[in-house]
Amino acid sequence: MAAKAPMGALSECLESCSTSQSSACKLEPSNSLFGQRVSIHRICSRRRRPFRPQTELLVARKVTTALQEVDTIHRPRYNARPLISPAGRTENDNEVLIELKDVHKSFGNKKILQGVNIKIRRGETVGIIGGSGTGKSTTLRLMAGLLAPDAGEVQILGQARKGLLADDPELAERLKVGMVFQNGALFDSLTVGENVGFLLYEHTSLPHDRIEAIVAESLSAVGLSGVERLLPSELSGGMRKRVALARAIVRDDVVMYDEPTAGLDPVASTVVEDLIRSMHASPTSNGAGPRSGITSYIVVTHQHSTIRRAVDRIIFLHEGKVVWEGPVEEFDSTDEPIVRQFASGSLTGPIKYE
Ligand SMILES: Nc1ncnc2c1ncn2[C@@H]1O[C@H](COP(=O)(O)OP(=O)(O)OP(=O)(O)O)[C@@H](O)[C@H]1O
Repeated sequence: MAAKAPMGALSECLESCSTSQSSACKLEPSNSLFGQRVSIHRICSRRRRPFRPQTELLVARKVTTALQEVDTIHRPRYNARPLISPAGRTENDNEVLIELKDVHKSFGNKKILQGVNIKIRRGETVGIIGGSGTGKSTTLRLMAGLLAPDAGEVQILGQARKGLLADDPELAERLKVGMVFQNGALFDSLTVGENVGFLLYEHTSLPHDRIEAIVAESLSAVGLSGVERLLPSELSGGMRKRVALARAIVRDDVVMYDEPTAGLDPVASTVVEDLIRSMHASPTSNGAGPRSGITSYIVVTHQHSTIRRAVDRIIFLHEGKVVWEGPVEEFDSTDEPIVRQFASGSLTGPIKYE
C-alpha cells in the first residue's frame, strides 16, 4: 500500500489544483487519495471547466468509499477482446473466474470469516445472503481485492492473487472486477457524464466525443438518457444507483453489487434488479447485455425480491462459513434449518440476534 502523504502536502495540492488548472501536482501519484484528487482536477481540466476545491471528496468517509471503488479499477475494457462470443458461447463455459479457498478474515479480535470456500464461474449470477454482520460485504471485498485474507487464498482465473488487487496489476488486467457500492459512491463534484466516463477520461486517450458516446450509450442502457450534465445531487436515490450501474458497465468483466436495492421502494428496486439482470451477458442469452461485457456478477442483499429476480444461485453465510448454496429454486424447498429460519423471519432457530 502506498504511504499516506502528510496533511501539509494535501493542502499544498488542493491549493495548487484549485488556483492553477495547468499546474503540475507535486504529490506522489501512487497515493490513492492524492491520485484521486489530481484525477478530478485533470478531468476538470480536460473538460475545460472550473475545478471546485470544495468538493465533497474532502469528506473522509466519502473519499474512502469512492476510492475503494476506484481502487478496483485499472484500465477500461474498451478495445478489449469480448469475453462472450457473438454466438453467445464462451470459450470456457464453467471456467472458475474467482475462487476463495479456505479464507479467514478477522478484524481485531473479531473472527468474521472462518474458512470460506466459494467459486464464481463464468456466466454465473450469484447472491450472497445471511444475517446482519455475518461477513457478506467482507466476502465481496475480498473477492474484489479491496481486502486481503488473513489466511487462505483468493484465486483469479486459477492464479493466486498477491494481497490486494492493486498489488497485482497483472491479474487485475486479466479479469476486470468492479464494485457498485450501496450509496453509488459517485463523485459529487463531477457531472453524471464525468462520473460514468471517469475511467475513460483518466486512463485512455480516447477522444472526448468517443467517450461522450460511450457514456451516452451506458446511460441509455440504464434508462437515463440525457442526464449527463446533471450533478449527482440533482438525482434521486434510484437514479444514483443506476448511474453507478452505468459506470460499472463501461469496463468491468465481473461486477460486485453491495446491497444494490437497499433503501429503494419496491418499484425502484424492481427497476434496478432488472437492470442488473439485463447488463449481464450470460452465455445463453446470446450476449444480451448492452455491450456483452459483464460475464458474471455477485450481489449481496437482504431483499427477497433481489434474490428472486436478479440471481440464479445463492450462497448462504452464517457464522463465518458457507452453510448452504444452491439454485434460487431450491431456496424455498431446502430443509436446512438456518435457511428456513432466515426465509421465514422467525425468531426461533439457529440464528441468534443479540
Ligand atoms: N474494516 C473493518 N474494520 C473493523 N470491523 C469491520 C470492518 N469491516 C467490517 N467489520 C465488521 O465485520 C463484521 C462483518 O461486516 P460485514 O459488513 O462484512 O457484514 P455483512 O454481513 O455485510 O453485514 P450487513 O448485512 O449488516 O451489512 C461486522 O461486525 C463489521 O462491523
